[in-house]
Amino acid sequence: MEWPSLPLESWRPAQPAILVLALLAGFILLLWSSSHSKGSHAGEGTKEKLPPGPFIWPMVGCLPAVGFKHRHRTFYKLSKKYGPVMQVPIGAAKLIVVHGTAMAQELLKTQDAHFSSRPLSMTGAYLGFDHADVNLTPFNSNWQATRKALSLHLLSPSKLAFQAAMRRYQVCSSVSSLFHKASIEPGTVVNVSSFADRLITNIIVRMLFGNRYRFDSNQACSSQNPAALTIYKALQDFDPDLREGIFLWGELNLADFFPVLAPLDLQGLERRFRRLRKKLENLFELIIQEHRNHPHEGEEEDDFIGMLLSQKQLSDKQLMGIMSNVLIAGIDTTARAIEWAMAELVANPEAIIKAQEELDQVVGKERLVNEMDIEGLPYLQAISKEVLRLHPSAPLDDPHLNEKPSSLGGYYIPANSIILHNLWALGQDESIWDNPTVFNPDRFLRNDEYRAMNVYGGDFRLLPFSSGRRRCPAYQFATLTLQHVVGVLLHAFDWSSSPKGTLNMEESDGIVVGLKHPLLLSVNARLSAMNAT
Ligand code: HEM
Repeated sequence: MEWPSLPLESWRPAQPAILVLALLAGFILLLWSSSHSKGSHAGEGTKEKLPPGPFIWPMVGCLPAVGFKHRHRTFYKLSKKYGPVMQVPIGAAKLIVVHGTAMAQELLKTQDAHFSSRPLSMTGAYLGFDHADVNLTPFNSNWQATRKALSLHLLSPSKLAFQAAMRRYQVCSSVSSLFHKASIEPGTVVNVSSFADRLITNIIVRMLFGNRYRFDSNQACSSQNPAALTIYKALQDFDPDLREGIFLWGELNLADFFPVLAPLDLQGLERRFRRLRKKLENLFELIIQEHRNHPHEGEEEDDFIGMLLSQKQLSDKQLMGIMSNVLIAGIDTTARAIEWAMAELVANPEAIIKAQEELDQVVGKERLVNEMDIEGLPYLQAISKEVLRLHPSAPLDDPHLNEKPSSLGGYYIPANSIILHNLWALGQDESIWDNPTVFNPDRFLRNDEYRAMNVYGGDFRLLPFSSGRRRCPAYQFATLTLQHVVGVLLHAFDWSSSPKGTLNMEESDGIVVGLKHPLLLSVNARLSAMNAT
């Protein structure tokens, strides 16, 4: 069965008669699809076996076994019974779940060319601007163009070096205000989750638009035309839309799995998608128009969107798709990694002591650690690897899709199957990691082999950014920012769990997994305020 194609028009409510017919047709198709997903399959002339998996119920498929919550953990448990390649069809969607180093290598290296597409989805239709973005778009010329623009003009090593001063400024401003709080009231309670959200939002907004729309509340907007001021204010108030985008992106949307139910909008998600898309579209249109009306307002070199507009190679929809990806996916993934790092460190105070000793020895107490110091700080690097091993921000990767019939691990994989790769399960593998559930940065320093491991996609034992054609294009930016921010927070402050609440490590739900509840920690200054900025 084909994964439904979702142009926006197809999401309009249907007439009742059409609905009844559609329900009937869907019922027959789903029964057909369930009966076809069992047993073996004649693939390209040879009789090959489909992967094993839990019982496939009529209509709903494996939904009862998979459920709605913490799917990376459920899949991991199921894989103990069914092995590294499982089929878990849900409704009309042919879901295949893979895990383990060998399968990661086969999926993302040996067979990367066959599995590099993406399924069409309601998220891609609305938040990917009709699949004109990078993340939610199938493998096609649109993806090649948007991915190239992002990798070359926003996230390349030379762009990262160019943006270093801006990142430093943003990190130091946030530290200053924390210092202010901590010096007025030692032991004050800080919401680390929203601290990370605000800081990463500020950095990413600057990466997209440079100084064009200044974001800090104590600074004037650099551009004095009225549209720029409107955009400046809209970006300041962006957080609720960002939260809504993150929620909608991560929610298991029944309409994607049961297309016949889509017109009913049973979860009320489509209404929310439609509302958010309108808001994002209004904001992004205003940004594009303001750039067109005032082409020489900003400095092109640090205004990514301005630069893409001047090149005239991407459509407005592609630009909107890129802005949507970077703002929604980029902020949450990075902020959640910082949040996990601080939670694990406070839960393991001996790691804080070791990191602070290293910082004091290598950097001293006269100035604050910066990005250039990181190379000489192996323990800080080990902390970031350990955080991404235990808590990869997107534990089930983004869904991959094969457009043609293929095979994985010796099993037949029908065309248009959706492949979920359990990145989180790699970090749980006892054959690679001693006591895998324990937070222990020292594991990365115990010998040369582990010291040399990196998270950039070349080592299939540790893949928080995945690997292959679809690997996260921001892997360098995200690791550098994680190390920089955590280094600064540990160097400048002492941290402990808030006396107002115990440390709750419960995971949130969604495609990006952070802490379920905001992380509240007590903070005391370590360096003198003058040396800390
Ligand atoms: C700790 C932070 C981050 C982690 C752990 C992370 C992880 C990932 C993962 C696992 C994927 C899916 C790869 C695949 O499908 O195989 C991905 C894709 C992507 N990420 Fe990230 N990411 C992070 C930060 C960011 C940031 C900051 C940005 C933007 C500035 C970003 C932009 C993207 C984009 C555009 C894609 C889609 C790539 C494609 O489909 O070609 N990510 N990321």
